Amino acid sequence: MSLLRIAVPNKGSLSQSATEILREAGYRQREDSKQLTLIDTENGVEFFYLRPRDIALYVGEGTLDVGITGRDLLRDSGAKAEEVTGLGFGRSRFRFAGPQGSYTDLSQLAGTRIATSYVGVVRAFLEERGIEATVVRLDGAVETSIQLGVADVIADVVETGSTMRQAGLEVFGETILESEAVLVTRGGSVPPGFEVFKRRIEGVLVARSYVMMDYDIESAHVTAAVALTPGIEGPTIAPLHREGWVAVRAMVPREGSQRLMDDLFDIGARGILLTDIHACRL
Ligand SMILES: Nc1ncnc2c1ncn2[C@@H]1O[C@H](COP(=O)(O)OP(=O)(O)OP(=O)(O)O)[C@@H](O)[C@H]1O
Ligand SMILES: O=P(O)(O)OC[C@H]1O[C@H](OP(=O)(O)OP(=O)(O)O)[C@H](O)[C@@H]1O
Ligand SMILES: [Mg+2]
Repeated sequence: MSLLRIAVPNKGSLSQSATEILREAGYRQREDSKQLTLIDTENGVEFFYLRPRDIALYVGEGTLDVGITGRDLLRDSGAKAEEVTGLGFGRSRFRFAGPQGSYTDLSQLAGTRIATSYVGVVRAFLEERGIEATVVRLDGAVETSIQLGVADVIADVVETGSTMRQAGLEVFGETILESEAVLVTRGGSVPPGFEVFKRRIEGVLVARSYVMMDYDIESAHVTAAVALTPGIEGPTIAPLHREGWVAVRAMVPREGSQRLMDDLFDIGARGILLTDIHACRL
């Protein structure tokens, strides 16, 4: 049987979370950060630990079947890879920034020198807006380039914003791109084994964002309660030994679940329990 070939970031911001999600999905992962490949025969997959910036290229060329990379890196590469799903980690925004108090509007970009590590994204954005500017390609630490006189403004990844603040810069204009880690494939034909891989990853995403809610309630209030906890397919309702009462079980979004418990209590639910979901297939 041929193995599904999967590209995983070997370092940088996405590396640890990518390894974690794969472990949670039941795959073996490398223990040593110097290891370049790993075969998980039992699960029919082979992992290639590569620079996140190169991953879309390998997948777009069809050399590898699946990859985990950043949406911004995928866009920047111009590779033929396609986003299958967002993975909910490695979130960032791609923004223009300049010295505090100096730029307020994208129209001021005309004629400037813009330093960035994401030349593809920036050029495409400028072209779309019909803005003429010089793009200066840098490998990293882009924030320092203005102080050193190589650029007037920068376009870079912002997560907390603390690097920009420390460099005395502030963002301006609209967000160029909202990014997060994404699963990519070549698109078109689906490689054998991909559906199982995707279901496992989606199972982890659901297990992370949903919790299981159990409670008891008088039958008279069940309709109101079920409206609050509709579940995925529909909640499980089982009779209680106590006459006129039922037990309800439904998956609910983790976010807002405490508030939901308060609301259920208010309409008469008792014995309300929240439990983590370890894994699932929907
Ligand atoms: N704080 C952050 N800094 C950089 N990239 C981030 C951050 N948060 C999320 N990301 C995402 O990580 C990806 C960048 O991966 P990359 O490996 O270049 O990260 P890096 O932290 O810059 O690595 P390196 O250590 O090589 O500089 C992009 O998709 C980017 O949006
Ligand atoms: O908004 P923040 O939370 O401060 O994070 C954003 C910063 O982190 C990244 O740099 P990184 O540490 O990867 O260094 P690099 O510029 O050398 O890639 C990115 O390029 C920004 O500089
Ligand atoms: Mg970096």
